[in-house]
Amino acid sequence: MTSPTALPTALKLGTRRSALAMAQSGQVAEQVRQLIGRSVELVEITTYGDTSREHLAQIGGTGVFVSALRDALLAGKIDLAVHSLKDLPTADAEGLTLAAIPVREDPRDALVARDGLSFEQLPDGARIGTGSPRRMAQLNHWARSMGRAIETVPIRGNVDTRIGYVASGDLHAVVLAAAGLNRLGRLGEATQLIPTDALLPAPGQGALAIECAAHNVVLADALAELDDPFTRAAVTAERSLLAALEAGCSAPVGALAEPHFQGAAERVTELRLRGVVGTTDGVELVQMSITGPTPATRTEAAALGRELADEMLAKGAAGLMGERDL
Ligand SMILES: NCc1[nH]cc(CCC(=O)O)c1CC(=O)O
Repeated sequence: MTSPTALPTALKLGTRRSALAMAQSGQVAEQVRQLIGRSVELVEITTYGDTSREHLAQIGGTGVFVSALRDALLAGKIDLAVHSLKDLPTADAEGLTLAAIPVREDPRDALVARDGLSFEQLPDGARIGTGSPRRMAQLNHWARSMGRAIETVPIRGNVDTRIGYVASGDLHAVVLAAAGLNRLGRLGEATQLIPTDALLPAPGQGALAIECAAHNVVLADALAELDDPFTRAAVTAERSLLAALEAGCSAPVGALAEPHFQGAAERVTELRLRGVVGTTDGVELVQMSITGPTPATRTEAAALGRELADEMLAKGAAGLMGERDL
């Protein structure tokens, strides 16, 4: 008989079936194998977000990709699951633990445009594919700041489908997370890594979350070795900002926390958190930042996010988030 606290000889890692999910689950499976010397088997789970053809904002956004994986964890069908952190609702899931958030990849969004063009080089009126209110708001705002207009076209589908709209000539460009392209070995197809001054990523973008059942303490402790404390602090601040703005993952909220170096000689690092909320037409935008000592605890990181949210709400951020109820 196996003790409830012992690790099984073979671990089941639940994954969505998309190429991106399979790629990132495969990478984490390999890290877990090396870390705890157990075999790790991938178990495919279909989620509503994978089968629905509706736009994310219409099906509610928050959590559509993760609930089936979480159900499988709670039912004991799988031992661990890998999520893109930006797809995870900000509320804790009862009975589950985010055992590790490994080192984050490039959090930026990438442009894949025809003829190798950057955003600034696109023709006036260019058709740009993205279904994300966050990207729409900031890209429209950026275009307006240059005295130009773009047309954002809502698209969904996997990375192949999205890039296909550019190849076929239907769209001038599409915008995708650089981390996703990189995990698929397709970052070379990006024609621009969009500066975060123009386009702040989704909270948690580029980071993965490894989740297991809370009662599985031995596994959670083992997986915690894969956690990166700096990434954990940064994404905790970003997600706390999102939660405090009471916005779901399909709301037009961007956030990024990065190290901030205080003078060349001193080498003291602080954490700088930037946040943005805007109307999808880019006409109104609230963008603010806050800098504080690098948080020593998750509680401190969360406090930084809440503090910035309060300042953004005082500047009228709530009135710009109408899309969250779609
Ligand atoms: N919204 C879907 C989604 N969720 C996670 C990623 C990949 C990037 C990441 O892990 O942050 C993507 C694709 C995209 O936004 O281009």
